[in-house]
Parts: sequence; C-alpha cells; structure tokens
Amino acid sequence: MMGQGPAPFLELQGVTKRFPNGTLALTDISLAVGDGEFLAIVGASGCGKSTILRHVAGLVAPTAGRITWSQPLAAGGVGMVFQEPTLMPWARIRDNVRLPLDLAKVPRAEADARVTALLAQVGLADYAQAYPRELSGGMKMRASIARALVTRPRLLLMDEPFAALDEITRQKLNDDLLALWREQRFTAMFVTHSVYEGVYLANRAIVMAPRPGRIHADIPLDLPYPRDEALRTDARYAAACRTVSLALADAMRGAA
Ligand SMILES: Nc1ncnc2c1ncn2[C@@H]1O[C@H](COP(=O)(O)OP(=O)(O)OP(=O)(O)O)[C@@H](O)[C@H]1O
Repeated sequence: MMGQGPAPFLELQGVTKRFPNGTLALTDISLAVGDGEFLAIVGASGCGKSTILRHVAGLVAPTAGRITWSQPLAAGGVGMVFQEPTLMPWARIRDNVRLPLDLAKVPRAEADARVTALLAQVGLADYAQAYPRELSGGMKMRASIARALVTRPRLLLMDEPFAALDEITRQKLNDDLLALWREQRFTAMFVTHSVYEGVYLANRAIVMAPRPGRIHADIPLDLPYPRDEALRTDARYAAACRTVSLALADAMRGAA
C-alpha cells in the first residue's frame, strides 16, 4: 500500500480486540497511516471506529497484533477531540485550552502565548475570559479543538466531533479544521457517520464493516485541496461520495 516510500507514520498490524465481556470489537485490522494524511473512518454504529482510535491513543491494548510508530512521539504528541467538548465548566476558556501545557509543565509565559495564538486561529480571541456555559455548542467545540492542538500534536484523533452541531456550524468547523490541518500538517484520523463530511475532509476513507469490526474498503480521495463550499456541488465530490456510500452499503450487506 505504502510502496517503497518512507515508513508509515503509524501502522496497525493485525490488531484484534476482544473485550473482557467477550465482545469481539475488532478483528485483524491492518492499516498504515502516512505522515500528514487525513483519514476518514466511516462505518455503522458498533463496527469499532472508536475502538480503533482508543487503541491508537494507547487507551486500550490490543488482544492480538500491534501498533508501531515511525518514531516515538513526544509528550502531547497525540491530541483527541470527542463529540462532547468535555471542557471544565469552572475554568475560563483560556485556562481550559492551557491545561495540556500546564500538565506538560510548559513555562507559563510560553503557554499563554500559545493559547492566545490558537484561540485567535479558531476564532475565539474574544472569548478567552469566558466560561464554557457562555459559549454556543460550536464555540465549545472550537475550544476543544484548540485544547487538542495546543501541544502541537503530530496526530489528531477526532471521534464524531461535529455530530451534535447544526449543519451550517458543522460546515464552518469542517473548513476551519482543514485550514488548521493544512497549516500545522498533523496527521488526522476522523471518525464520522457522515460520508459527505468524511469525503469533504479526508484524502482517504476507511470503510468499516461490523460484527466483528473490520476494514471493508480503503478508498483514496483524490479531490484537490484547498477544499471549500464550491466542492460540495462538484461532480467529483458527488462521485467520491457515491463510491464511499456504495462501499458502506456493501459492508452492511456482508454483515446482514
Ligand atoms: N469497554 C468495552 N467493553 C465491552 N464492549 C465494548 C467496549 N467498548 C466498546 N465495546 C463494544 O465494541 C464494539 C465496537 O464499539 P465502538 O464504540 O468502537 O464502535 P463505533 O463504530 O465507534 O460505534 P458508534 O458509531 O456507535 O460510536 C461494540 O459492539 C461495543 O459495544
């Protein structure tokens, strides 16, 4: 898959996960992720998308198989964003975003400078002093993305981050996320139920099949970047969405 090029940034080799209750969540997942790729992981509920991310984050260990990295990651090398923004309600936005730097004992002045710059990038410069309850859902998600990126991770793991947002806010966040990715060049693994969102963002779609969770298709998405609203009405975008949708339907048929 990766040819004779450089070693993949991250590789899952035959990863299988059986939880203690007997559930076989993943079976024989082999996936090489290149440095700077933007992967969309799509699949029906329960096919193991979150479990893949949790393995990559080191939150769970595989029952069999292994995960290898081209080089060891520094502290803060992996950022995570979930569907719930999980901000600390009692802390101001700037303190929420600075938390990973405080944990990494980054000097305060440097940490504050990084937080200020990142809040500006995600459009929250005017809300640094606000509390999470004063922010809309989309703004809370922006804060959550800023917190995940403040350590300058090489890898950003996102699990249905925009699912709870309205369509317009979601599209705006898609665009802003792409801008951050193009600027910071992190590798991204983005779990979504939406084929349209996955194709809009990613340069590669992993389609999963359920029971047990496995990779059904690995589809390159060759649409050019930068991507913007014009892409949504582009025939190539429609064609790519159709390819991924058909693979998804096929994955479900196999499972039925
Ligand atoms: N800690 C756990 N213990 C037991 N079973 C688990 C655990 N975590 C996940 N599972 C099971 O593993 C399977 C895969 O779950 P996972 O959450 O990875 O799927 P998913 O594709 O992310 O689903 P969704 O789209 O609904 O979030 C499911 O059957 C789930 O019930």
